[in-house]
Amino acid sequence: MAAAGRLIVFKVGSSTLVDEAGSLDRVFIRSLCDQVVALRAAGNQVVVVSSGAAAAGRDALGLSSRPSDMATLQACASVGQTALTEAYAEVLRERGVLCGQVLLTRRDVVDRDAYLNARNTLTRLLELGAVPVVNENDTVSVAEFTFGDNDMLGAIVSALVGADLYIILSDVDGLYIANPSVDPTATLIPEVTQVDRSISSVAGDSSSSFGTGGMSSKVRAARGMMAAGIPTVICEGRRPRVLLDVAEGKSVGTRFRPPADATPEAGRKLWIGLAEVVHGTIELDEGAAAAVLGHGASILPVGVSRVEGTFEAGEVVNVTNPAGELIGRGVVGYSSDDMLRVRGLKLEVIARFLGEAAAVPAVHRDELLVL
Ligand SMILES: Nc1ncnc2c1ncn2[C@@H]1O[C@H](COP(=O)(O)OP(=O)(O)O)[C@@H](O)[C@H]1O
Ligand SMILES: N[C@@H](CCC(=O)OP(=O)(O)O)C(=O)O
Repeated sequence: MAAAGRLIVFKVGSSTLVDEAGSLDRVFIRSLCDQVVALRAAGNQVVVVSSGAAAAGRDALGLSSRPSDMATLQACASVGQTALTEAYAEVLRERGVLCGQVLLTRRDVVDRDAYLNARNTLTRLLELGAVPVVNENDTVSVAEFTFGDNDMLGAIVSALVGADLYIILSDVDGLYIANPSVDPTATLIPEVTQVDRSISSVAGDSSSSFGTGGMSSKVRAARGMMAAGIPTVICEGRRPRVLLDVAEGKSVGTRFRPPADATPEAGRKLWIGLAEVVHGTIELDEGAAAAVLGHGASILPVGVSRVEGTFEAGEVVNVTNPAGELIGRGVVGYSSDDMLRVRGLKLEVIARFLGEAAAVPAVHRDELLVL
């Protein structure tokens, strides 16, 4: 029996949802819905994040390859989204369960009020007993406001609703030490407790004409989830009973296990880290990077060694160590121009030039998500 009383978000990718002919695989969708119903019967709440709109529309419109222009891709997603939601709705309806379509763009989560509004809607849908079926609103998303891939959308939704578990269903049974489509001898990594460079570097792009993000976007999403204290599993979607087995804690796919003492980050920090429209980068020296990673200290201008991009105070920037590796993301206290002036300086010195009120941390610890 699946452990009860949990909130489970799962994401299913395009390459898993279509059959060999490239059509929506309704038999597979039926099996997913049966598992959703079983999880709910055991007392869990479930949110579905489903890709597949563009793939389904491409099939319906008779296009043999993935369109390369935005307008055709968006037209495919428009035609496909109705078929996709209806495929879930029909099966769930037969089983006495309502589903609610939720289409989000990044614009709907980068703004704090919009983020909270999306959270309220999803929470209310769950309270009312419906299953939210979420996808990106592809027909209106424009380049700078796309999630890019649904792995991150699923992570944001997991953070929004405060999920206990995030499951990423793919066409491969987890993260391998190398892309198994390229290297058939590669072996599966069953568990990850820290997403460091050795893990990120093995995850490559998609080899399918339907998938977009590949394994690298799944690992990025899992890294965000680790920081949020939400366990994440990447696994083969077509394995029978896969959602039930993962929910029961069976050894399936690759499980990203946050450290036992991980405290779920406050909502605002998660928003900073995951909603991520990032405007630039600040690179830290060894000492500042160690202080951030060791005890989540605020970043002071004295520890900033390099500044990249153009940003205003209050925008989100990436934080990297001297090797250029991403270690966090946070709301910056200075514009990029001012940051270039104050980097390397102590707060007392900055106060002398700019005044006491302007001498602030480069990123305050309350507005920093350590990744
Ligand atoms: N290290 C890796 N382990 C597993 N799969 C990998 C790895 N690197 C790249 N991949 C590729 O990522 C694909 C899964 O991503 P993708 O095609 O985007 O699927 P989805 O549609 O489920 O999002 C795999 O089928 C494989 O080709
Ligand atoms: N929103 C798009 C899917 C984007 C996406 O991330 O696809 P995938 O890599 O298959 O999960 C669609 O529904 O076609």
